[in-house]
Amino acid sequence: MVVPAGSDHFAVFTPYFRRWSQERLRDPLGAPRTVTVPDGVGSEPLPSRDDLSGLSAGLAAGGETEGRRRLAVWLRSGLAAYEDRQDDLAGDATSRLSPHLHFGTLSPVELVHRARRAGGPGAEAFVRQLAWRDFHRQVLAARPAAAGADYRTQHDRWRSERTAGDDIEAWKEGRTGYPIVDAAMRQLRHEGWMHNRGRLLTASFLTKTLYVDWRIGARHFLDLLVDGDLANNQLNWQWMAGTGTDTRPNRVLNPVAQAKRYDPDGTYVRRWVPELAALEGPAVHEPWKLRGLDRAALDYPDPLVELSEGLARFKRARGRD
Ligand SMILES: Cc1cc2nc3c(=O)[nH]c(=O)nc-3n(C[C@H](O)[C@H](O)[C@H](O)COP(=O)(O)OP(=O)(O)OC[C@H]3O[C@@H](n4cnc5c(N)ncnc54)[C@H](O)[C@@H]3O)c2cc1C
Repeated sequence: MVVPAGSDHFAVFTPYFRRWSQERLRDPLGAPRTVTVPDGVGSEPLPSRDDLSGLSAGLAAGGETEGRRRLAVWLRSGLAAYEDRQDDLAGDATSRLSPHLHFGTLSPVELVHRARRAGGPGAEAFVRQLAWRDFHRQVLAARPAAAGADYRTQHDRWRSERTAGDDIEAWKEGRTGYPIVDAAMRQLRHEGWMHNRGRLLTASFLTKTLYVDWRIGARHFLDLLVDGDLANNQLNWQWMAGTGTDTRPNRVLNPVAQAKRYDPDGTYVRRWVPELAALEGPAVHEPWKLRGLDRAALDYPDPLVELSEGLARFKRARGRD
């Protein structure tokens, strides 16, 4: 573990990553021949996928064989373009290796070695993302309370289940009236996975536009994500809520601007929000601008809140107006 002078952990990613990059990386370890378990711990057969209930309908296959297959495809045909395409929501051009890293069916050490061997800007950007995973782990190891309490409090008096129950439900169901937010929330429900850009903008929407407690969003993600991981999930939520390690804690992502930038032709929204699939052009990101019969024909809600109202509420709460 890398530690800065005078503290037990790095609180900012960039200096952490600089030090992390200078460390010599050990070789991956082989699989152990045997695993010694404490006396009295029995062994149970693993259930097959068909024996499990409550799985997301579109959940990807798991296991080491599948992880290795996905890794091979990724190194061959995804990695080189990663730097340019990692935020392309519709292109789905990230590795999707997070469940394998979470369950240990792939080793992060091996991924770093193999990416570095491949080389190039895509590999560098990918290694940097893998370092975020370590960064959050070292923060949580040093501050275990950050799993449930603000890492750096902003003295928020968040809206809660009691005061914002309907808004929270609409967010979970993908019925906020903001198509890009709803698309991402529906992807989460269907696949048990969500694109990183979707995670960022849905978390910003819940905590900043709706001003709802980050723990409510983090809990929902942990309930549904196949890669749901205490360090990565809670600390990414805190990062976006502005109570974590972000050096710009009051940044707010505008869901319309994000949609136009990261889903410019609306393919991602049309894929996940069938009510909007027939809309042409930019209306897919702002259906409330449609008039008359066009609007009335859509079985799609009006926005829960005007963005300017949400922003004003957030700024007041943070004492910044
Ligand atoms: C609100 C929120 C919640 C999140 N919850 C989780 C979670 O529970 N589990 C989880 O693994 N990731 C979480 N992330 C981080 C990130 O979104 C996922 O790791 C990524 O989307 C997984 O897809 P991928 O494997 O295709 O990623 P790639 O883009 O291919 O990245 C490769 C790997 O790098 C790591 N990584 C990438 N981005 C991050 C990041 N921001 N923080 C930490 N590690 C990262 C992951 O292990 C990922 O598999 C969260 C992000 C946000 C904003």
